[in-house]
Amino acid sequence: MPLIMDCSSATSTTLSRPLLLLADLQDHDHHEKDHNNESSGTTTTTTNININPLTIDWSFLQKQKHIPKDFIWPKRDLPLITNAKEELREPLVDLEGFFKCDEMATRAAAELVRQACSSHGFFQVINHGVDPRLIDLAHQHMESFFKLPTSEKLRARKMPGSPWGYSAAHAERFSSRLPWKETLSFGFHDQDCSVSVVEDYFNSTLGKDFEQTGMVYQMYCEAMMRLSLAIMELLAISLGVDRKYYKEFFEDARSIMRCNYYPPCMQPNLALGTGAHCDPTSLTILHQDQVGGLEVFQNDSWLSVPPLKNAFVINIGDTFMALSNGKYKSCLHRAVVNRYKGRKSLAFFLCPKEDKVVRPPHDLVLGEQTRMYPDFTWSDLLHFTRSFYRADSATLPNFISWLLSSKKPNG
Ligand SMILES: C=C1C[C@]23C[C@H]1CC[C@H]2[C@]1(C)CCC[C@@](C)(C(=O)O)[C@H]1[C@@H]3C(=O)O
Ligand SMILES: O=C(O)CCC(=O)C(=O)O
Ligand SMILES: [Fe+2]
Repeated sequence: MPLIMDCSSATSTTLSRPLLLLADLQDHDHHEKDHNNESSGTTTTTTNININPLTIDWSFLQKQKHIPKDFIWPKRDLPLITNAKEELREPLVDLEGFFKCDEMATRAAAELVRQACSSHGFFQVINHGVDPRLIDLAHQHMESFFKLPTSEKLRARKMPGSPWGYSAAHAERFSSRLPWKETLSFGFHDQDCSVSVVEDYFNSTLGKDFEQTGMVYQMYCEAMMRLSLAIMELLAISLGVDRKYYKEFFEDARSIMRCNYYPPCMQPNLALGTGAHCDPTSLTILHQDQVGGLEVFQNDSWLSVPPLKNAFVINIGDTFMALSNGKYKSCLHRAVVNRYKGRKSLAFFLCPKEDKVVRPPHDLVLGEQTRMYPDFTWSDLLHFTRSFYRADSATLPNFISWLLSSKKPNG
């Protein structure tokens, strides 16, 4: 796809806006006190700053020697203080042969996918067909957005009940174990040519100055959708089922796009950027910058997934685990933060159309292979994850118990 757009003007306009020092408006009367922190289980000095989602000023927070207690996670959740972290041995899958309909190369790629998804559900893809200039633009626009003064970012703030918008540390939803991150989320689905949902979202929430940003993310989501459907085909091949089964299932997908910014953190061993979780969604396509911080829990230890410049990190979510009748795993992962560098990631979460029934293909439930999960819809699972504190490795089994117990005898 040719990228002829020059976004330099949009970037410079947004970056050159005057910085409103919200730090001055905040309650910064921070009394440092020795606080026997029950959550981390250690005696930790914390800062007693009131966390108000409407006034969180990251340029101030990231300079604090002691982070506010709301950001401190229980000791059992925290990263170990160690420099050398073992790496996850996830395969690098080259999609070139698959796109060129080379049957041998496709089989080889599918075998790598099968091995990865049967054990931890993570792999990376290269030669994925997404223009690297589009990926760079998506990162640049995210950087410009998160650099804006808080008051400007709040123009897109998450409204109660809406999943879309800007969120500072999810402080509008949670009051403890706050993630050390800012996010901008919006929905994506393919529409007839006249409607561009992402462009419309940016225009209606942030206005003219963000027209280019909307265009970049519209194109980025379309590219993610194409890549998702290609990976769905590869997943079907790898599972030995009808090649088109998952691709057709997700053709009318309603997906979630999320930009994550993890600011530097002076106490990275007490905080987490994204706490340990399994994605409840179907497939996640992540592009991380070169800083690093993504970790996957396998064989009782946290293993890092170091960034690879032109690769996307792919992982299976709970909904695909159900669609594969439990053959492919949705695995616990998290994002850690660091003292020196802010980190960016772009996450595209592929989700089925809300009311579509999640059910594995016949071939995966033949003979001895019993159904692992009953039928459900993505809207049920989404409702379940939103009603509870956070997603984790028990989300899918807990959801199924909830689903079965809440089903009326005749319903
Ligand atoms: C459906 C979703 C909920 C979350 C965003 C997508 C997929 C992953 C979920 C999440 C990232 C899991 C960790 C906790 C969470 C609250 C977060 O830190 O952002 C989750 C997302 C969310 O509920 O907004
Ligand atoms: O930013 C990352 O590396 C991971 C984020 C993540 O897992 C998520 O948003 O679901
Ligand atoms: Fe995730």
